[in-house]
Amino acid sequence: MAANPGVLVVNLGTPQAPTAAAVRTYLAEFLSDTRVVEIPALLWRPLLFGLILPLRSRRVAHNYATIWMDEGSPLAVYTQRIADGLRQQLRCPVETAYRYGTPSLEQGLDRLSALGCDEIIVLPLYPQFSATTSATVFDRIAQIYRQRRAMPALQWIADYATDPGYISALAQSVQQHWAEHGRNERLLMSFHGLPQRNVSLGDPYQAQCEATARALADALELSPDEWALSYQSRFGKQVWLQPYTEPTLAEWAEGGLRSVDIICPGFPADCLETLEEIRIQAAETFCEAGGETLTYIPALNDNPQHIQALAALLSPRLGQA
Ligand SMILES: C=CC1=C(C)c2cc3[nH]c(cc4nc(cc5[nH]c(cc1n2)c(C)c5CCC(=O)O)C(CCC(=O)O)=C4C)c(C)c3C=C
Ligand SMILES: [Fe+2]
Ligand SMILES: [Fe+2]
Repeated sequence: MAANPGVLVVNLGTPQAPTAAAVRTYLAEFLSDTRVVEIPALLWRPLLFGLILPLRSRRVAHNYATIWMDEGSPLAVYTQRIADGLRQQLRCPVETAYRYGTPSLEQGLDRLSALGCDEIIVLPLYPQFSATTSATVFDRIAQIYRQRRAMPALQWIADYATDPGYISALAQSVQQHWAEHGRNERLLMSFHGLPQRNVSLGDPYQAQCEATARALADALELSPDEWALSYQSRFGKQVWLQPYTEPTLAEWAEGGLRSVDIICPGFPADCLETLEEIRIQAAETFCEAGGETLTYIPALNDNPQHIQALAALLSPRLGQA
């Protein structure tokens, strides 16, 4: 019978430094994952190692450099702060781990075991489930314990796309932002994209993004013309989920919209994809198309409502309901 629970807060992972070498190491591990890129390895690996990594690493390192914080990569800084906040709220050990890079899932699980945890609740910081993100965490954990003879009891938070605490934290954050900075003409909710093929083959991600967006619009009492959903961060040549974020913003600007608020509810922690791709690049796209103001509403990060919502999600599983 398990008596000493612990929490593993998991996120994607991020480079150790904003340099081409560190980005290459990170992308090589990330993009070699067959859950992420489903092209057969014999075709994909020569392309990845011969062309994509040499060309992409330098450019992406430059992008990371524009958002790098004194303490490191924003994704790691905010993930750590979320874990610190949870540790203060929950009466049990909380560790962070990344699917790619360090601390690895294996290191995180071992740290919890070393602290005496015989039950581990895994919380991937992906509110919407996708096989490309959440399932690959699950795969890796199963793979780690395949090589062990003893393992803790494990609990798994698969998704929390419409969790009332999470939706209410998002809604409060938007309302507070509007109260402090004023409200623009429309709200765009931008989620990380996914190849359309993945969804056609059964990935529930798109339906969960739509459910989150609708729940947030309802919580904010928005009418249909006051908000929209879009998908960002397309990678490669395939068709991804649509509408795409930047073309949507350009269309809106060309159609006469001057000011837009944008929030990325699928990213609990700010990172390259929000701070650089949206706050910097998408704002440029919007203004080049004739828009005046694109305001990025920050991720929930370590805001107290966010910590409280995640703690409420975890508490019943810790026997702390
Ligand atoms: C085929 C490629 C990719 C899929 C599928 C994909 C899905 C996916 N990713 C996230 C969350 C994040 N992605 C981030 C960065 C990032 N994503 C891809 C590719 C795919 N993502 C790449 C190549 C990169 C690195 C940057 C780049 O080279 O452009 C990040 C930020 C990491 C950071 O260090 O800040 C996050 C977070 C989700 C939620 C998702 C599917 C639902
Ligand atoms: Fe991604
Ligand atoms: Fe991107």
